[in-house]
Amino acid sequence: MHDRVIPLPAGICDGPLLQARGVSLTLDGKALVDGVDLSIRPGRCTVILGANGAGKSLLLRLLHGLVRPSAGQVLWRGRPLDRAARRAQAMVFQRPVLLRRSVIANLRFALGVQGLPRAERRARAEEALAQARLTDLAQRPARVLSGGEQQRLAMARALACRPEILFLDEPTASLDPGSTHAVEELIRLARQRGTTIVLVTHDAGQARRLGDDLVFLHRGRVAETGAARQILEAPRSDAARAWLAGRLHLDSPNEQQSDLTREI
Ligand SMILES: Nc1ncnc2c1ncn2[C@@H]1O[C@H](COP(=O)(O)OP(=O)(O)OP(=O)(O)O)[C@@H](O)[C@H]1O
Repeated sequence: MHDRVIPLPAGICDGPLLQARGVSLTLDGKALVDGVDLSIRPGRCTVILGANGAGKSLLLRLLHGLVRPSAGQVLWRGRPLDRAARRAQAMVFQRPVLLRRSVIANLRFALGVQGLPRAERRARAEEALAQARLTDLAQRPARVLSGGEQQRLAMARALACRPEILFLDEPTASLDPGSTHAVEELIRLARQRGTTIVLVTHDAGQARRLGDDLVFLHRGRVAETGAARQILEAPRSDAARAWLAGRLHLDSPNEQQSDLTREI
């Protein structure tokens, strides 16, 4: 994935597609995301990595415009996020949010919201079903699918809408290796089509397999950013080094301090 040169679709800019400038989110007086500056480059897969509670999911929601920053700005092609920008984006969550309808109806509904003609909706739905290997399950109610099938449907639905950017919040966190592989194949497919990917994970192996660029988040701040391979092989920051060595846990405030101190 790293070595292939992927042509960008017409209209994709050379500069950053998405930027966070001094983005903070403060709740109850606590800075959960704290002064984040980052650039998401078009056509690449940017992985956001960090310990539990580091602020990865909140940052993803801020980038997608689901949460408003307390300070700072999120820019889409250099301009504040607006409705048109949101329409060019899609997000897949760890627990898929599906309609209580059939598999195919979930796809058709999403494509209908996009205002596509009927023939285009049908063609895209069929293509997405085939890519997610769900063709045989097209008429089945989405709620009876297995966790892996549901996640493949959520990915298929997002891909069918052909977003310019796809936000993925731990899309394989509760899946077995086979289902994880299937979802990773769909992420690769999106990437090959030129879709920009922003992937939150706490799976270093997945970051290695899929990531071009990497943002390592520590206590709501960017501890390190750069080429994924370089950071995973030779992290420069204390936080990334400690986390990759399995010695950084943020779940407990007491542990947080002692573990990082021990590592440093
Ligand atoms: N709505 C909220 N109100 C208050 N605190 C919140 C809220 N949402 C998240 N937090 C806190 O913000 C911090 C960051 O949460 P976030 O879900 O972004 O972490 P994460 O890095 O995605 O963690 P994980 O890997 O466990 O999913 C956590 O301490 C969490 O408890």
